[in-house]
Amino acid sequence: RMCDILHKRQLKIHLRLDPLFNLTGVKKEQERLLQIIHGLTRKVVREKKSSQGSMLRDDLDDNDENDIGEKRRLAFLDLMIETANNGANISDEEIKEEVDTIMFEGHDTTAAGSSFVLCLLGIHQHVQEQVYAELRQIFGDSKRKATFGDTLEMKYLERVIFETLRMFPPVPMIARKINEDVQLASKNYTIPAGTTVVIGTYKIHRREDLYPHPETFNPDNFLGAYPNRHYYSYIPFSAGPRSCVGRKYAMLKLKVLLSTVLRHYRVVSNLTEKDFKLQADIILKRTDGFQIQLE
Ligand code: HEM
Repeated sequence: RMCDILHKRQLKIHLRLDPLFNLTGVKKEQERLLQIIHGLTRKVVREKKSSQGSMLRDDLDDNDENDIGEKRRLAFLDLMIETANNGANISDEEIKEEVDTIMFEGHDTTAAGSSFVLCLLGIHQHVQEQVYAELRQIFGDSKRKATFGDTLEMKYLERVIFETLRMFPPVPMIARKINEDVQLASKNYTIPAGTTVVIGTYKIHRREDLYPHPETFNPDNFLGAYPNRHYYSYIPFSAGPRSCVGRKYAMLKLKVLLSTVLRHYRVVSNLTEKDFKLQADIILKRTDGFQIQLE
């Protein structure tokens, strides 16, 4: 609901202006929602702080693995609290802000991504059958939980996820404010400092010169090495030094989550592909009107 408010403020001019926004009921609702959100992150930090000591670096055994086979490391929040305790200049509020970021980035995006995969598999039954066949091959009749090793074998499911994030990227666009003049490598053009540049992920992912039949859901777009495609033609997690820190974790989480659902249930949909695309596109198509040349 907080996201709805943010989106409303982008679309409705009178809500953009703080003095007007502050007079509305939406602002009151925002305050109430933020209390819930920040209350939760404060609680996470508080609980972590009070349980610290039981999970510090020295206690971690190098050979200790968690249930998906990853080596246990000091978690991000533990690390920040430990750093603060060791005299670094990080305030509680700054730690909370980092936790806000991770919690928001980590859950909204994967929730959207996994929902889009399930919707598409509901529509494309033949694709779902192939996913199911792959999962049968990996798990047979076993009811055991997915391991990290299993996720490495989910090659077809991985392609389905990639293709879903291509057509329906949960983060459909990103933006950067340019701090200094940028001379484009490919063209005699300088973007002046102070400009906000919008990268239209959704738009790039639907370019016909990059993806033949871009409006068609086709997991085989990610078959093989696809060497002819531009390096930045697929950017659901952005790219470069400020790209998604949760990328690997997100793919792991999506595979574990989706394989668990799809091993046990067949997903059906009474939407046609056209209906679904219409609905999802309305949400994601905010980049329309922006054009960006791939450099
Ligand atoms: C399908 C799932 C996900 C997608 C599509 C996604 C996408 C993105 C994108 C496009 C960005 C760049 C945003 C920008 O530059 O404005 C980003 C940044 C980020 N993501 Fe993700 N993300 C996903 C999952 C996750 C998860 C699971 C976590 C954490 C557990 C996470 C944590 C972050 C953080 C902390 C940043 C900011 C990095 C920085 O500014 O240096 N994301 N993500």
